Amino acid sequence: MIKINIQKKFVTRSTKSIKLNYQCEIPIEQTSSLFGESGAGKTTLLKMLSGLLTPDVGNITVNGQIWFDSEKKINLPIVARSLGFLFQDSSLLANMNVRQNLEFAFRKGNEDKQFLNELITFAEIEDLLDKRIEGLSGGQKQRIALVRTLVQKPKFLFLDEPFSSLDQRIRNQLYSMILSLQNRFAMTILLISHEITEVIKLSKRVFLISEGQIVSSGHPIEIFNPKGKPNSLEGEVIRVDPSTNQVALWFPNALAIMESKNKNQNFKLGEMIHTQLSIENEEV
Ligand SMILES: Nc1ncnc2c1ncn2[C@@H]1O[C@H](COP(=O)(O)OP(=O)(O)OP(=O)(O)O)[C@@H](O)[C@H]1O
Repeated sequence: MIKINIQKKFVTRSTKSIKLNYQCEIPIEQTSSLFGESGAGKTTLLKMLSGLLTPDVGNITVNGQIWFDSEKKINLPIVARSLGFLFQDSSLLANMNVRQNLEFAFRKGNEDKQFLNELITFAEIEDLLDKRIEGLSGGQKQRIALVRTLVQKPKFLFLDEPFSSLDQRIRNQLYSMILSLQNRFAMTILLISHEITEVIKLSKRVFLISEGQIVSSGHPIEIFNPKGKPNSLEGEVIRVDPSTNQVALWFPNALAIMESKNKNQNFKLGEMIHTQLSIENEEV
């Protein structure tokens, strides 16, 4: 269990000071998501957990090990926290090919080539190994960046909107990869995402953040659809685009844009409709 009780204050010239205050317990060896509006404080929490940003006061304990404690003056360095990161734009080294990029991530004295080969097979990137970075698609780059992160065998994987610039087909491939990764290596994954379907597909628990605080947490279905049935969400139609067959649905805490499989279905604004959600597809 990751136990968090931390506070941070940002003082800026242009706005009044911003206070962030987080108390929560995040389960380990599963995927949890941080969800909330832009500026709610998701990235700041992830930064403080990773050691990139120091809280003003409080403590972070991970399975009984103190990562941060302002009173005891403990602040575990980033390298000692066994973390891997994946952001929206992976910064791969353009002057190297894919294999060189991956081997670059080896820690000195810990070059586990067998593990790397296992990851390469797992991510299905064998055909890309000799290719240069420039010619790769966004989805291929993200798969490589993910493998590069995993080479270091992190126990915790922090994903900050890693799929937001990718199209749905590539996203689905990466979702499957994350899910099997979670199963295979029992990692603790923390995902920041604005996409309700992504959060539901990938995480077992969601922490809803608003104005620098965790305002609720629970299973995604519980959070987004408190009265709903499992695998079913009820949302209000707030926009319909017949040209693309897309509908925008508003759930208790979030917005989702979905594609209707039924071209002849006439949605009415304000109508409440059910969506079925599963790993492979989402259907309206
Ligand atoms: N270094 C900083 N100095 C001053 N204010 C900051 C700093 N970092 C973050 N903030 C402020 O803290 C609040 C939370 O920011 P944060 O980046 O954590 O939000 P977020 O939920 O990740 O947003 P987004 O979804 O847009 O990335 C925002 O109001 C932001 O402007």
